[in-house]
Amino acid sequence: ALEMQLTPMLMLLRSTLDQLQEKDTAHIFGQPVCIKEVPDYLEFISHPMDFSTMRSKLESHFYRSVSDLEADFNLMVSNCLLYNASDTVFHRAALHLRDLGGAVLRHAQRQATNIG
Ligand SMILES: CCOC(=O)c1ccc2c(c1)NC(=O)[C@@H](C)N2
Repeated sequence: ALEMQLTPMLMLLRSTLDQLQEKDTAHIFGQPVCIKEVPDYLEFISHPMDFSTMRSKLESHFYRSVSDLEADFNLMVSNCLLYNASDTVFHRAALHLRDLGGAVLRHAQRQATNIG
């Protein structure tokens, strides 16, 4: 039945999101960028993204594939690379997360093909 087919994908997406967030050891991607702390952020970034928002979207069934999750992960990394100068800790952390996340996502994509 459909619900049986959807459940494995939800489980895979949760596991993948957990693995991606584990790579954020500085915990700078866990919550939306605070506009009170960074008042000009939305002048540069039109679509903010963070792991807590991704988790809400996942549980609301916005993601139907690993690619859907990957798109928001890439958006989150790209926002950080765009807003933060290249000589900042934030920019360097985004480059590192992009590299570590790529391996996680490639493995998840292979597992997704085994689901059906
Ligand atoms: C309490 C002050 O926090 C921040 O200024 C801050 C906190 C977290 C941030 C961030 C800024 N900028 C970013 O681009 C994303 C990746 N993370």
